[in-house]
Amino acid sequence: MELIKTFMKRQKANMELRKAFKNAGIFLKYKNGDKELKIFPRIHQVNFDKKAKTTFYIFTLVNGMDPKEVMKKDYVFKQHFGKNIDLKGDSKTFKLTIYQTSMPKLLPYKFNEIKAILAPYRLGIICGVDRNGQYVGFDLLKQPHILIAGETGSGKSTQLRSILTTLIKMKRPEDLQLYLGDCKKSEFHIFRKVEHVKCVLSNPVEIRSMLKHIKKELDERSDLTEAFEVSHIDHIPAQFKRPYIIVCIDEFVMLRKDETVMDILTEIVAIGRTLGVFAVLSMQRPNAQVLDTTIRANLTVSMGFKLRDKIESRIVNTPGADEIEVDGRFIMNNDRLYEIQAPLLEMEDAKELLSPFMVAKEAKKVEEPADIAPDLTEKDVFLDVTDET
Ligand SMILES: Nc1ncnc2c1ncn2[C@@H]1O[C@H](COP(=O)(O)OP(=O)(O)OP(=O)(O)O)[C@@H](O)[C@H]1O
Repeated sequence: MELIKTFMKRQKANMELRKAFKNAGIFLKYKNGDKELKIFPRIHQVNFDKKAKTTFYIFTLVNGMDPKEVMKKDYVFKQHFGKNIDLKGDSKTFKLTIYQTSMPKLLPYKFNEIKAILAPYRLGIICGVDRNGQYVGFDLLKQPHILIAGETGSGKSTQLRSILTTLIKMKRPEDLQLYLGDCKKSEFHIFRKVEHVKCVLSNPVEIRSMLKHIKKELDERSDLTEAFEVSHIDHIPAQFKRPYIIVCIDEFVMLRKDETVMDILTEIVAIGRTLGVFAVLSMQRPNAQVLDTTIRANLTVSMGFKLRDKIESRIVNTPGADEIEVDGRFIMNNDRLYEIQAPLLEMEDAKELLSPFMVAKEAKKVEEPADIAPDLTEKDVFLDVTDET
């Protein structure tokens, strides 16, 4: 009985795909007497993965069919099978995966669930839930440095808020220090009094001083690893132990004209991993000139929230981010591509979660170097930048 049911299901799925081929015009015609017949791609496999809640097809094109046409017509597959599909292929063989669970449009932030997911990691970063309804997280020690991009209102700040709140709740202040640069002066104030947070700065001159301090720290850590002949800062003797450092800068393009800042950021992403120093950078308008190739190559994880167009999606390495329609939805690239719904952690809820970590702090005074840079606006920053095509 079960066999017959599966057979019927497979037949139905075959017919569905043929219908999609027909509507997409993916077939060859030939005449047999008076009759005009259609030849469709050959469907080799239809599999149902109950656990992953997916159906996938393997099909091959017959000679004479243009593979580019198949990729171009992926919208027809979406019309047939819903938006949650994935089509991959080469010159002849294609795999079409259909995800049956649609992702939640809203994923409330639940610390206890997230904690369990991140427990195996030394520096766990929460991302959200994928198309299969599974949480996705990763270890910043293994995949260092993150780029978060997305147009205004797409969910970047919310994602930063949940990543930082989670880190604070999972790590002790002696194991993790956070240095926060808030060029838009809008978001990070809720972290100001948290024990792990060394500073929250929005003035470009202060951010530069902070990065110079980090540069000194990088040099000292390099000396330590060299002196103890170890390949990672975690392996130096306990009495010299250094905490992990995360430098997080919201809208870092505002600082792009400051060479010192950009040089230090480049150094952090180039050598920070083994020294336990990491960068999380966010930006609204990805631009190839701002994301100089060295920085881009070393940001091993990209999160592309809703982006303006395909060019921006390409710069961030998150294809499809320009098609996103849901708040808090993003494409993540960390060697693999995922579509993910980020948890929604509202500001007030974050404050409550952070309250046990609040300590009295003196307002931080950062010594200003003699060359005081004026506050930059986004307009100033982009004046000389042209979009990459
Ligand atoms: N993960 C999420 N799930 C559901 N809704 C979200 C999520 N993240 C953000 N939103 C909604 O989108 C709004 C804007 O989010 P957020 O402030 O994070 O965007 P942003 O990209 O940082 O914008 P800006 O660059 O202007 O600061 C939020 O107020 C919330 O209503």
